[in-house]
Amino acid sequence: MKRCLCRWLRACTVAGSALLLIYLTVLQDNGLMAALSYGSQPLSDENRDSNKGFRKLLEEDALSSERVNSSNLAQRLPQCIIIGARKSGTRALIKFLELHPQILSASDEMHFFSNDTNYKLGLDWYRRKMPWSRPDQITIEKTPKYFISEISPARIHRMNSSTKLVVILRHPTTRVVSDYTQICANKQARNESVDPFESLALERDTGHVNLEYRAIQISMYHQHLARWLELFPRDQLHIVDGGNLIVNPIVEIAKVETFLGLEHQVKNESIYFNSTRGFYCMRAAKGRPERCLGANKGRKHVKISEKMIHKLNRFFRPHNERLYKLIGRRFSWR
Ligand SMILES: Nc1ncnc2c1ncn2[C@@H]1O[C@H](COP(=O)(O)OS(=O)(=O)O)[C@@H](OP(=O)(O)O)[C@H]1O
Repeated sequence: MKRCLCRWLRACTVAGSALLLIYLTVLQDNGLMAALSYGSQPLSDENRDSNKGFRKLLEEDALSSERVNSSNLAQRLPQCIIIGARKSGTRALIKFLELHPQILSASDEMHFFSNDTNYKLGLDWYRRKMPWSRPDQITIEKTPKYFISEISPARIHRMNSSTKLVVILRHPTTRVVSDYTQICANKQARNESVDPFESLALERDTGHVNLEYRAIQISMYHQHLARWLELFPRDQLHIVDGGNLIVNPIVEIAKVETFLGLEHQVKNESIYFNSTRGFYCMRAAKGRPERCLGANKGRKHVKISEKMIHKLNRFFRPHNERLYKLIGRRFSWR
């Protein structure tokens, strides 16, 4: 009886090993082994792109590793991402949206899709940075760097091609000055010298607008948006008017609520105009103190000459026209 059991166990082990071998060979043929090794040994972008099976699996893997806790909450990949643009009101936008009971946001800018080191940590790492949410809630992340990052559109599309995108745009010249003001403030805090605006914004030899200056590049909105619209349909991208968000936040938030398919729950009563700050702030509510954005938002802009401002406005005009054509909508930027 004992000998019989031993023989039976040995036969099972041999058969099991053979089956495992066949299974692994099939997986390898289908390119799925690559996917299984994801996380421990990240693949290069090239390999990922050449492996269609991997893409699909990456999505499925991401969905299947959603772990629901005992209160029926899970950390979900964002269904909506605020992709930028830097210094256009991205922080105010996400903070106002958080007033909606069905919207939750990651606590920080994740720089996941735009930063190779972070991206290699994998979708599960990214998911674990997300807040715990109910199935009826929407998770949002904002990283303004995504807007100008060449690789981010493809990576977000690969995560989930139905991700909703929100971009907030502000008058391009005002955005450049805000950007410069921020760089100056950061440099001054580190006791570093600051280059005069003109020396950055204009070419030294010709006096033309300097296309190499990053702040100028960011404000040529159509160039960046074109990349996103190559992959995402126009109706999956909502554009917030950054100028209007400052003066009419509820109007802009209501449009985002509609875009996300949510009821309008962020109301005038939730915010108030703080005349000391010169901006709208959030009223205290259940479990949440009254709150304005930090002092690094709404800084007094560095004074730039009228002549320089006119030159920049003139420079951006044709770029704005290209933007309007691309998005099928105009802004009243002069
Ligand atoms: N309610 C409220 N409170 C404070 N600030 C507000 C608000 N609404 C919009 N803004 C504008 O947001 C600008 C900063 O944009 P971002 O948050 O995108 O900046 S960042 O890229 O994340 O650093 C910031 O730009 P600057 O005024 O140039 O500092 C603000 O004008």
